[in-house]
Amino acid sequence: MIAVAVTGAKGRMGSTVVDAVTAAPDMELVAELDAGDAISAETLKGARVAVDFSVPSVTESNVHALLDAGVDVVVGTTGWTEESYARVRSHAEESGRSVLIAPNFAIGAVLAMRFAALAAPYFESAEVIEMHHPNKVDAPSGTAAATARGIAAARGEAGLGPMPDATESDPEGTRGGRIDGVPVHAVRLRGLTASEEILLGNPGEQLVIRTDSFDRISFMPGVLLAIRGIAERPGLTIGLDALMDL
Ligand SMILES: NC(=O)C1=CN([C@@H]2O[C@H](COP(=O)(O)OP(=O)(O)OC[C@H]3O[C@@H](n4cnc5c(N)ncnc54)[C@H](OP(=O)(O)O)[C@@H]3O)[C@@H](O)[C@H]2O)C=CC1
Ligand SMILES: O=C(O)C1=N[C@H](C(=O)O)C[C@H](O)C1
Repeated sequence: MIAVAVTGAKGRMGSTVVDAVTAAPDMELVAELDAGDAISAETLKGARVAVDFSVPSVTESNVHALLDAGVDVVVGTTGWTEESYARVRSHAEESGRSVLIAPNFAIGAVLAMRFAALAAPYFESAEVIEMHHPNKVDAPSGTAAATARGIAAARGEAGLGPMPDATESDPEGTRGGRIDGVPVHAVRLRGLTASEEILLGNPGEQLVIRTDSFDRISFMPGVLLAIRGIAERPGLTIGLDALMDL
């Protein structure tokens, strides 16, 4: 049995993870922590793996506290930067523990990111539209940021130049944000859970890659896969694709 703790356990994702871990035959839920709860070996009650779905402003400090408490960590919370990855990578390597941080645990979203990177070298234009529930506190989504970075890296490796765009004036910022040169647009709409469209264009043709999470259960197979596989990946792993042999 894998003893599992959840931080952010009262949240939309954390409570869904609590249910999924409780239902998993090879896991035991041993601790549910949320805002205001101390993270320590005592409060983690013998957990081997902790799953963090808290908020972007606290997730890095939670991960350091969890490593100090002696557990491996699976992180779904967004808001990570290259600098925060580097600090966690050092801490994980020093402590001999494992951390997996994934912007999206839904299988469709992981595949959509990969498909976008595969397609990117073959198209002049690429833009990312992420669409989420209006309670989401960060924009753009971690998934959209990762998608845009993957597209930009693939375009760079293929030697593609800037995308065509004759816009001379956009005082309201309606062309969206730019991540590594890739336009990213964030929609917040009541009724949505999490969706993303990647638009790729060439003269006379368009490819649309779309992924929808209609329910937070869509993230659970990926979270359980990460809990089961994390011990075999010491140090920092970014993205669930590493565990899917993609
Ligand atoms: N990787 C993935 O597949 C997915 C990632 N996410 C990401 O997960 C994160 C959480 O999303 P969601 O569940 O919707 O958010 P919620 O706001 O519903 O949940 C966050 C929870 O964390 C709690 N919290 C606040 N501070 C701490 C702390 N210091 N330690 C522990 N818990 C704390 C909050 O408490 P309080 O409300 O009292 O502040 C709340 O209960 C977001 O970053 C989101 O983008 C979401 C879906 C899928
Ligand atoms: O806040 C959410 O809901 C989600 N957050 C993640 C993100 O920012 O990419 C994953 C998914 O899109 C749902």
